[in-house]
Amino acid sequence: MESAAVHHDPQHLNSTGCVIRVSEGKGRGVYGSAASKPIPRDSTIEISPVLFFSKSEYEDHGIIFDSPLSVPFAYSPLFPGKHTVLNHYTFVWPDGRMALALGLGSLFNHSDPPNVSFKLDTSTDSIRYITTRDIQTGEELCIFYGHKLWFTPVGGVTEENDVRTTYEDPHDGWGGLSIVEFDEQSITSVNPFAEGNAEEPLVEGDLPFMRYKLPPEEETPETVRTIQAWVVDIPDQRLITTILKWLKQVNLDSAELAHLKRIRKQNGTTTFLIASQAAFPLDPPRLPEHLDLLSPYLHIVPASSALTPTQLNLKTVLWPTMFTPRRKDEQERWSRGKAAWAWQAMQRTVQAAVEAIHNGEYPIAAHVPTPYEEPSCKNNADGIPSREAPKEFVAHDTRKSTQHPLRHAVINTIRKVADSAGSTSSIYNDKAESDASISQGESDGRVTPLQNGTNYLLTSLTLFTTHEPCVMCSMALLHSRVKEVIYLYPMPKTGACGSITCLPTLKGVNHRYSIARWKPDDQISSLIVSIAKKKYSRVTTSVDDHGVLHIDTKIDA
Ligand SMILES: C[S@@+](CC[C@H](N)C(=O)[O-])C[C@H]1O[C@@H](n2cnc3c(N)ncnc32)[C@H](O)[C@@H]1O
Repeated sequence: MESAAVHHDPQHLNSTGCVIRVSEGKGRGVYGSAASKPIPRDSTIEISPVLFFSKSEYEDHGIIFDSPLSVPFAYSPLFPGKHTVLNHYTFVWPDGRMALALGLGSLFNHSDPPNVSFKLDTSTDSIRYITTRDIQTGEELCIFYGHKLWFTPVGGVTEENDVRTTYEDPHDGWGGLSIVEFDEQSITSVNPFAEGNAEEPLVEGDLPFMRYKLPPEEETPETVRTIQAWVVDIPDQRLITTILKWLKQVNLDSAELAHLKRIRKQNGTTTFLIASQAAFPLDPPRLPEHLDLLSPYLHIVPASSALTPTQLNLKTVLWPTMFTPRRKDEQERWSRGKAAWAWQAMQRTVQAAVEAIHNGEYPIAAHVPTPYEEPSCKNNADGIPSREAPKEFVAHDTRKSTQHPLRHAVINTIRKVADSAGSTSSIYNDKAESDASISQGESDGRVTPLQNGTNYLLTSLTLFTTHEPCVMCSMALLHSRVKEVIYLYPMPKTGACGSITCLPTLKGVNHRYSIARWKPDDQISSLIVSIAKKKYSRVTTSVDDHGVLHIDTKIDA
């Protein structure tokens, strides 16, 4: 007969068969079910929605919020609860709020090394738990809380498994980040560009990065970059004013096509430029029915204005283009708001590199955020966002776990973009895990237009990465038509964005992208304790009067 004092394990219904068990010294924990099959690596075993606490709520009732010990991106419980034990359970969300994981999320115990990684998903306000290796039946599932524990872990940490020891080899060949220690004390999530007028233009020296000065662009037909846009042929010239008015009304008069003229007259046909395909990926915007126009169709147009008379001639063949001559070395203007966006994106990239450490991978990550939109372009007259925000993508290096030498962070990120682009098409919907080449719509002759407006994956997008991309990654970025690459650490021996070579400036390549290096003294760099300088002493860098970074690629043997 069962006695009333017998204690049963707490119950929970989890679709992947995980159960809660109580173990001595640790309390409750999450375990793979002893009754069901082993769980393979890379399985999502739990998605926990989170409950948020604002800064003030937490200050009043939780911990001392701005304790130097609080850790963004990971478990926060480095400070004993001021009023409650909540702090042993909460995560610090990237925007600074504290998040309590519901479901099984709060019950994963700590292990070093862990067999489960977790990802904070800001788009769904949830935390996703994924196995990092095969899990045997009945095995405990643990995450990694960080290096500063507030309790003595059962089992302890063996010297061999101690991440701190593992990453202290300065000759790892990964540019310093793999000897990175996640230094909780120096972490701050204050975005230095968050305050002030978002539209204020910043001078070069105030930007959080230094731009690589590319030599003047050769003007060849190949350097005319193009995008696709919806156009419609107009049967009657008198309709032009009506259509122009309608474009303004429905907010299609966007800055994105501002470098192009609205109307093209060719061979007796008047054609009207309506919208970019980036804004309307699959179908054109619906035209006013009473005008009885023909169906719009996609047309290739220049991606930017003409900077020289030669470019003007080349571009106007495609579509009448604006002529905006500028000094050869003039760089794109950045606003405070855009710098804040970049700061956040680089912070997210570093976060992914730290996640990589926790997953036992090289701490290298890349991130393609949703492009920045100036506040004035964001909403239409009714305050409604002008278009659906594109997705953002982040991935870290997975060479170790996959034992695949090509799984670099940049390649993994581009692959995610490709998979996403592929899955937006009904043709490929049932192939979520499709190969990147299929996602580009090139595998069997069926061309699937991508959401960013062309059949290229990164047109008009910025890629942030912790490490300067290698030749392979730089080439992949070039093929994807990325707009710019911003990296944190130069890679003097392998980097192809200014170190051993600068791929987008090579003769014969048909696309250029801008390159910038994050300033080493910026707060984000100080998120990471690095001995990078020692390694890079043979690369000479200088900053000119315009704040532009020059990298001397002649490295001593
Ligand atoms: C997020 S909770 C995990 C669930 C917890 N075991 C429970 O029963 O509520 C964190 C707490 O679990 C305990 N814990 C987690 N990992 C542990 C480990 N490896 N050894 C001992 N205690 C552990 C510590 O008391 C810690 O404060």
